[in-house]
Amino acid sequence: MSLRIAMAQLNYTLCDFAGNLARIEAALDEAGAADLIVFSELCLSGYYPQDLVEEPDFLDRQQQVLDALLARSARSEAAIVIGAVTRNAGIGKPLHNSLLVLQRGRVVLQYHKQLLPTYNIFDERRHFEPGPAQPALLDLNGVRIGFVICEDAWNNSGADYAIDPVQGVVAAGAQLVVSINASPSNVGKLAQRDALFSGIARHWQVPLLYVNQVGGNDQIVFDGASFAADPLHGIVQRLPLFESVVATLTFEPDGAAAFARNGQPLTKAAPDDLPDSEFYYRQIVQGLRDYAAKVGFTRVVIGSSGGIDSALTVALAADALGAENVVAITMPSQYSSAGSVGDSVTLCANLGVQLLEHPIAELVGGYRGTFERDFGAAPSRLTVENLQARIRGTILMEYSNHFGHLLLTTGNKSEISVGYCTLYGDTNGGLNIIGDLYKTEVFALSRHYNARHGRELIPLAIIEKEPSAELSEGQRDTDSLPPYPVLDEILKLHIEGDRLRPAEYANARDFVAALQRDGQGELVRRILGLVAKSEFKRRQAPPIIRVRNRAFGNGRQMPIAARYGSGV
Ligand SMILES: Nc1ncnc2c1ncn2[C@@H]1O[C@H](COP(=O)(O)OP(=O)(O)OC[C@H]2O[C@@H]([n+]3cccc(C(=O)O)c3)[C@H](O)[C@@H]2O)[C@@H](O)[C@H]1O
Ligand SMILES: Nc1ncnc2c1ncn2[C@@H]1O[C@H](COP(=O)(O)OP(=O)(O)OP(=O)(O)O)[C@@H](O)[C@H]1O
Ligand SMILES: NC(=O)CC[C@H](N)C(=O)O
Repeated sequence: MSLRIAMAQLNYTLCDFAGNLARIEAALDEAGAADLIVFSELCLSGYYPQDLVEEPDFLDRQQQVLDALLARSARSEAAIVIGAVTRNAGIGKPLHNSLLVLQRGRVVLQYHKQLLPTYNIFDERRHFEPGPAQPALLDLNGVRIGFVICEDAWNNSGADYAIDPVQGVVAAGAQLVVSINASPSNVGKLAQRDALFSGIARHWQVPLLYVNQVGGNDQIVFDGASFAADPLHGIVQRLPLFESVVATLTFEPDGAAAFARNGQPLTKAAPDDLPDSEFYYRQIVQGLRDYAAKVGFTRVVIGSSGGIDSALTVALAADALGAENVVAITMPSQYSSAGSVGDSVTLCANLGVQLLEHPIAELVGGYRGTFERDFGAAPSRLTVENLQARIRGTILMEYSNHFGHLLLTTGNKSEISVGYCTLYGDTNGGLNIIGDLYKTEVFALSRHYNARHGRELIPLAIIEKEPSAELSEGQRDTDSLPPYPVLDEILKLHIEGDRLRPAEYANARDFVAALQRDGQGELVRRILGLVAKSEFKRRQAPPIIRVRNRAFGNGRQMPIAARYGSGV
């Protein structure tokens, strides 16, 4: 007795029903003679369709895909597992997040997700009604399979639910648990999933299959990383990270091992140990590539200051889209250092990126004169600083408009946290690819970028220069902010809190406690005050590719017109 299984880890475009159907059909072709073919959560629409599920024709359009798949399933014996939105006939929200098994032209099993995540970036309770606590089971080739959907298996992982759907299917005799997922990646998530699901397999003494999706949808990115686990070895088979793939294996309940591949029993698989910087690299490249492709951009434009934020943004964009699809613009002013243009020239030459020059000194002088005339006095220093950032922002938007390029904004998480950026100036843009990296991580990723390419593509002169906005004479970031290693620890503790990985959390907590013991409580309070006061800027900022558990955007929803003490 055995089951031939295909796991389909695919990259879906939200609500591109025809495109998603084509992807699924190609995977079915590839799966060949499998008995069970498993796709991921909400694969017909992609995850997460948000309020598009409320559109009057959403279900009809999804039904057309379902009908096509049912017709196809009539031509084979295989059981096809998909995720779809279904109508709730009972009370409560009008829809369910469901798993369907299609076989011989019919829906032979319909199961509604019981545990709906409604925290951080997830808001499923906004649209869906949880399903009843009934186990979803299918007997196939003499094997009893139990099904769950993503969060259903995350009981006791921080969210304590009153029910445990995995326990439900195990108690009903499941010999194999199949979980379909839409599990976005962030740093630390791979290890978290490994520990959780190896633990489930061991605790319930049941083998399981975990099928995730891959690719970027707006802010979130899925790393795929689907796997098979057994009670004895933990994870025994891993699908590649950040790749669309169809993988086949065999489930053998009475075999030497629960799973086999190409006739070989599967035992413990090596962990996917990605250093943090490599994870950031791959997540950001995937996120930008998919954002551009799915929205319909080929090329991007970036203001290149000769500083590290824009340098890293240019470099990552070149890898994601091809150097020929990146346009950098240097816009020197009277305050720009000699390195500002020179370092941009070296950077772009190294990467093969086109660099244009559009000086701003004359424009700043012209504007300044008219304001001086109208104000009856010279504009304040801050006004002139921001004027430069806004002139640059306008120039970049003009290039974006005229050539149809996507403008990438270059703020990092440290600056965005404290509002160290000019609204309608350097915050201009359609997407921010480094906005979930603290400045210290921007440095680390820049060094890693060079190491991974085996060449100093990002010039060391850029990596080693002292950060400066260069908006006035001799300006340094440390004039207004503490050094980044200090700032970042305070910010991590305040913004991410215990969502940090344990070691990072302990480090930040001890660091901030030591600052306070050293009489620097006032500094901590000032930083937290800046974070609170700059919420209005973040509300207007472009979407950020999420790499950490708690990114700005959906994952951190804060009011603006509030008064809440720092609590420090
Ligand atoms: N709660 C609120 N809701 C809505 N609007 C609010 C507001 N609070 C202030 N505002 C408005 O916001 C505006 C002030 O914000 P904004 O114009 O951005 O200006 P502001 O935040 O005052 O200044 C920008 C700061 O960022 C620094 N900077 C700029 C550019 C690049 C970099 C860098 O290194 O990357 C650093 C610059 O040196 C300066 O310290 C005003 O119009 C004010 O009325
Ligand atoms: N001289 C310039 N030429 C082109 N773009 C610039 C210039 N100065 C600033 N910018 C744009 O504005 C953004 C903010 O730059 P700024 O130098 O003020 O701060 P930063 O956060 O230190 O960024 P960076 O590390 O890229 O310099 C830059 O990343 C860049 O996109
Ligand atoms: N789609 C879901 O239910 C996702 C929630 C789950 N805890 C995860 O991130 O993997």
